[in-house]
Amino acid sequence: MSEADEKKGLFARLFGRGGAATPEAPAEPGRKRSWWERLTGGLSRSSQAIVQGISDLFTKRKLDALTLEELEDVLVRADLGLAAAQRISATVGKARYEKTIGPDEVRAILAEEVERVLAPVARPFELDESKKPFIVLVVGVNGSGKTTTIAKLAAKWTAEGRKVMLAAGDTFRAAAVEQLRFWGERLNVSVCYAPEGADAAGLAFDAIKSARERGSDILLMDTAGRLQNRTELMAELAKIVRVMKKAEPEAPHAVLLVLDATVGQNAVAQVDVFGKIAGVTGLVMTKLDGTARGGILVAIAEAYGLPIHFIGVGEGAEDLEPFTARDFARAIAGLEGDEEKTDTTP
Ligand SMILES: Nc1nc2c(ncn2[C@@H]2O[C@H](COP(=O)(O)OP(=O)(O)OP(=O)(O)O)[C@@H](O)[C@H]2O)c(=O)[nH]1
Repeated sequence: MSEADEKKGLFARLFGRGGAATPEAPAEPGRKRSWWERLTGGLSRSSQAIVQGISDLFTKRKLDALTLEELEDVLVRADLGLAAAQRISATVGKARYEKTIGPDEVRAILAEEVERVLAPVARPFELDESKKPFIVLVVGVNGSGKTTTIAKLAAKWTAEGRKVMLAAGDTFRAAAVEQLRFWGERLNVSVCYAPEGADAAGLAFDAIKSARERGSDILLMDTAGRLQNRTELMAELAKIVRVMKKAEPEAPHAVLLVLDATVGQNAVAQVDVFGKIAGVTGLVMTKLDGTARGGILVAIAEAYGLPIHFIGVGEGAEDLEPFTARDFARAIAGLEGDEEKTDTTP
């Protein structure tokens, strides 16, 4: 496939075949899928594994210590983390010990507990309009979905009438710069970039100046994510932040860590590293559709308490949405969504 074809394919996946910034992913002809449908569709691998596991354990079986232990295993396999898994199975035990309990009741307990853990971290991403530009540093390992997330956020905020600028801070890889420029062109958003190998901190400084001159509302800065050399990465991110502050003392106003849910427990380690290196203010979890281990959000919420702002459940631009604890908890437990969420507006 030529590079041009590859890009065309990427764009079609992200923004729908027509290439419009308002994507269509119809469930039935003439109807856009609601967020609830996309969320449950995206989380189906995770929820199926959990629902099936619970169903196998709690159908016509008396609740005893072994069943509770097996429930714990199902939840650990879905990456909810040991602490949450133990708590949930203890709650189920307390509720009905020595009596029969059906899978639906167990799923309801699970959803309640997951929502309880996630509610404090499900915080909307706040753009402070008094900061112009509002500077967002986007960090994460290569391949986690940083660039795509930047494109999705740029599309979202542009559609809301905000003026966005992108900065291609992964100056180590010409392909990364190219990819961001490509999005910029397609979304009609300016991209600040420098030749391969240029100093990323210098680029950050220029990008802030340029965004200010152009009257941009938001500056989204991509960064390199080579975890192979932690010391170098740490030094580079520290330098970017230091130099950014010369142009704008309060910069960056937000540091978003993009995590790939398919890496499971490894995502927890990434929060740890980037939290220390980059002063992460919030998380974006991508690729929840590509894994049966969506429970990782629970483990991360419990371990770090960092805000989770957005989740990605597909490659389309509409597949990145603000994170809400109740929807996620109900979707992962295979429960019905709240009525008002199942919007079916054509
Ligand atoms: N299925 C799925 N794929 C996603 C999602 N988010 C991003 N991707 C895909 O993941 C791949 C990697 O995304 P990139 O945005 O290039 O990742 P990156 O972190 O910028 O990686 P580098 O460009 O290597 O630095 C792309 O093919 C995206 O389309 C998601 O929520 N679901």
